[in-house]
Amino acid sequence: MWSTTFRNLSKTIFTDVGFDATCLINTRLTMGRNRSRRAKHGQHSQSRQPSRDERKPYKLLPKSNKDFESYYQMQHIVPEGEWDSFIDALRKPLPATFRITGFNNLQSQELLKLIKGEYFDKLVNVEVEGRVIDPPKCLPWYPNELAWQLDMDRKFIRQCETLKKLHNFLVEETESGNISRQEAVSMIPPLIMDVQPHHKVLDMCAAPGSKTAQIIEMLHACNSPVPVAESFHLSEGCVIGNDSDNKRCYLMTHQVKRLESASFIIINQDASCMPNFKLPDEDGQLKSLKFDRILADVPCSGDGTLRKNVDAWAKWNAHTAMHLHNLQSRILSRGLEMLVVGGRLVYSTCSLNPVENEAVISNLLRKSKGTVKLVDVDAKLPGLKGMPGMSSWKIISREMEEYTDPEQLPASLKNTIRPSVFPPTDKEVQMFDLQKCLRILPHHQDTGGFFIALLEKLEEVPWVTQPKKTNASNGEVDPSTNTNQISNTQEQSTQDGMSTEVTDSEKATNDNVEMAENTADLIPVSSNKRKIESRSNSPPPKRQKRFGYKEDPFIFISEDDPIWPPIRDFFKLKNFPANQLLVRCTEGKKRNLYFASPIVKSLLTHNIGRFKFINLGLKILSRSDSPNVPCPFRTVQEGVGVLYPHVTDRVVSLTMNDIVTLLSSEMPYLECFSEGLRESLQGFGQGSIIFVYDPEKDASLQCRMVLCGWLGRSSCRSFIPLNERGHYLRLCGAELVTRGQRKKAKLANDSASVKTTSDLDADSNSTDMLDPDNEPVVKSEEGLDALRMQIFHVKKILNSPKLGIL
Ligand SMILES: C[S@@+](CC[C@H](N)C(=O)[O-])C[C@H]1O[C@@H](n2cnc3c(N)ncnc32)[C@H](O)[C@@H]1O
Repeated sequence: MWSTTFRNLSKTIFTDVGFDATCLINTRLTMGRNRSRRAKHGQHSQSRQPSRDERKPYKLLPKSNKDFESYYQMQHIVPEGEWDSFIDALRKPLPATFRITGFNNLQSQELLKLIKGEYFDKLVNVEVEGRVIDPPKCLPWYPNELAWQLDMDRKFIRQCETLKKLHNFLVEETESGNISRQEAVSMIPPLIMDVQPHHKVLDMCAAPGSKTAQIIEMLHACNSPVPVAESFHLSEGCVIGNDSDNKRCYLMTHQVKRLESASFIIINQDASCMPNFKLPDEDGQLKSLKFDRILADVPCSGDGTLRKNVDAWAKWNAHTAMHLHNLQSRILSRGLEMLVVGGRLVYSTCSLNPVENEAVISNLLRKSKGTVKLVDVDAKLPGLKGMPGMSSWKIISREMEEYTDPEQLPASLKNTIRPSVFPPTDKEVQMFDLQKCLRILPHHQDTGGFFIALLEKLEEVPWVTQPKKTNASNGEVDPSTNTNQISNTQEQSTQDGMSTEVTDSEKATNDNVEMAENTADLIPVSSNKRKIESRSNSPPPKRQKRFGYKEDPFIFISEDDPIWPPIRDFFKLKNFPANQLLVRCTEGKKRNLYFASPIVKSLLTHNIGRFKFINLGLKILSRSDSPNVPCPFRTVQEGVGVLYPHVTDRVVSLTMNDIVTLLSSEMPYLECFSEGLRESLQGFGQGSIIFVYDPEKDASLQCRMVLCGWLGRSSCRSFIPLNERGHYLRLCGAELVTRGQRKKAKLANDSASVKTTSDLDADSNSTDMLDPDNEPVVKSEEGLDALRMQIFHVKKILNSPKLGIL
């Protein structure tokens, strides 16, 4: 089920090369719905589907809205003389942007070298239909040349061989998680957060997780050759990604899986009333956790994304922002409560509207009474063009009427247009420094529109430390400290003297059944039963209807669990913290073992009843029962970075040619490998094995690679997902070609197949990479000897009914 969801998501992500694609997707979805409606009403049509050429042209959606234009002209969001460029840019398709993931690690540098040398350099002065294609542009404000912008119109991709090759390459590398298709502006918030490896970071509205992924990369950022640096799985830093939408939480699970982090947790809460995480202090007293960094990338009207969400033009109105302002303020308010003094919070939206941007910030600055200040965003990213935040704006209703004072509002609008949306007074303008926020307009550097504010907490915020002020004369709440305006809260003192605010919904959350269900996951089954039995005399707790999937439990194993000694002895593991291993089942054979960093374990253990945990832990071992192997588990690629530093046995070095041999088919015979590798393998019995490419021994590549495999009686195999194999092979100068691609290229099943590489390129189709039926073969300019053996081997597999093909 998840793979279907993910595939659908990735299809959406990867097909939106520009406006045309997005438009077509929307129209196609509608057509799909109409088809299923017809089917429901029995209107089955026997007529065949029209062919591609017979289809009527898609109706283009309008890219204008009178109210939108009047509203933003009244707001003066665009400097004098730039309106036409602004609106023209908004109507143009958004160029594709991507970043190489992994942040500063050597593998990213290798991939960058490959992209530039193999693809970008070949796109200089390329002409299609008389137009010179814009060469890829490096985003100047993104560190280490790791983010790029491309004008890849579909039409051009079809007609230009180099672009087609680049497109396929990008799709494949995105599938393997080594590059991330992400809007340029969406890359900004994590960059200005300055995340350090020891930081505890909260992403309040995280799904689908592109920014969360960036934050995790930063937490683990180093120049280490392995994706997760060797000591980081024990570090105190962690990232918590939260979203109130249960389904979107699962999208995030897939988005960040590739990052191989044991320091990441996904939770499913309403961010505006999220409970505090509890952690024990040195004396074992439970204290509320305060975060070093928080990202509040809040839900917004999204009119900065009109370039890719074309249908939003028609739906735009001034009212939406008014509604969202309150939720955004509540989320920001809660974020500031959860931030440590000295910590930083980034507030961002993809909205152009000051009501969702500066008005939210100004409202919180007013409320925080000097305990929070804005930090200049512009100075953080040299090369990024933008405008300072606005200090004044207009309050305009859906009917396009302007109000300058809350008192002027008719009764019908008083509930929608809150006093907090109005601009600051002259005195407040001086204090707030709203110009330190950053607005990015589409025409500045051919992006979407975006807003970012960076806040620093100087002291605890007053609504946490002080009782609510009321106006004694009339019993009204002072607007400057009116928490009700922001969230419907009750003040309540706690033992630790930290956050004293408990929102209505937090109370509801804490009181409801989640406690019973989640706690059940952590406690041994027997004591769990006792608890449930002892409750049976009292009336059943009121159950709140819960949506979403019921998660499997998270159960940590103990070091004396019988599952552990065979694993420890097989790999001769040294100093491995086995008490950080967890399983996700209570009964039957344990299929997978996951690893959680100490802080993640502690967060789970002390908060299991307070939060809905969706995912945590990195899979590091998977069951692989074999009568000839004393250890019933094998390593898995996504977690090998954590295990590898502790393994003192069953690790062998291999050369680049060996990698090509290992990854290009399912079970290469031992004689296909180099003599050195064959010798190293000789001492080992069958079972899981770790292959290491060490650039100090073979200098062909700069980065180390740690690969999971299995040693059989006369062959070896890798345990690496197909798309990742493609990535490693490309780094080695080889390329994975699937059976689907071979079929399309009409190649015979003989050795000639791997030599006609240009034919293969021409017909390569990215979706084949997802087809589990695809049998990979390899094409390579280098290592001809290895290649010949490979061809021999591929033939051999094909002829052998026993071995089968992936
Ligand atoms: C702008 S999107 C976040 C995009 C995300 N940061 C990223 O870069 O991929 C806003 C998210 O907020 C979530 N959301 C809406 N209301 C929320 C709430 N009250 N608490 C937490 N998340 C909420 C939505 O489900 C949506 O996923």
